[in-house]
Amino acid sequence: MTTHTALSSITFFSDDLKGKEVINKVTSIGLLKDVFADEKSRAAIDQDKLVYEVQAYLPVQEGTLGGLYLGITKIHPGKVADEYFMTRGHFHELSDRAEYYWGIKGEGYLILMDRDRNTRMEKMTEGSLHYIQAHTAHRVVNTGNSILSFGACWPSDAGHDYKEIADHGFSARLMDQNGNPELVVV
Ligand SMILES: O=P(O)(O)OC[C@H]1O[C@](O)(CO)[C@@H](O)[C@@H]1O
Repeated sequence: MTTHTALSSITFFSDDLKGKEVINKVTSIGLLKDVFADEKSRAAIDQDKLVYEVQAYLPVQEGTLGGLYLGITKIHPGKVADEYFMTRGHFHELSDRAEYYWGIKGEGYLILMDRDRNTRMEKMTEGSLHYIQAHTAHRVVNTGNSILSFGACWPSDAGHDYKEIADHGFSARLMDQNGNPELVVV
């Protein structure tokens, strides 16, 4: 029997990527200016408050055709006024690139918007699998009281186009409406 040595020294625990090649990116509320509907409320929160953390394994240079990236994102529970904590959201720079997301722990929703600005959502729970089609903006919202963790796998040449969302936003936001998450058209 031949034993193969893994290419990397990354260990994939249930909701943790560990290893010296893992990149950690932390997004605090202070970095999310104009992302939430109520900017005044966002500005009033402690700007160091953690909204989400991403652990990523990027084994090839960004832009490489044919490579794959793996990430685990943890979104903390919380709200800005009536809007739940969420990721910034983006299209891919190479817009025809797809992506997988899967739910690991906690609960929330994946918000998806096509190029015609039709927005819909898919429930994320432990074990839910989500295929994000090409030309589709994606954002994850934590509607629970605990951390929402999810995995992601995307092509290394996909890139992130944050500008389209920064300029025009999603056409709907997930808001707490009397204790229930509802997509509100903006
Ligand atoms: O890049 P955003 O919109 O902040 O969302 C974070 C998540 O999206 C990814 O960029 C992958 O699409 C991951 O790094 C992470 O899972």
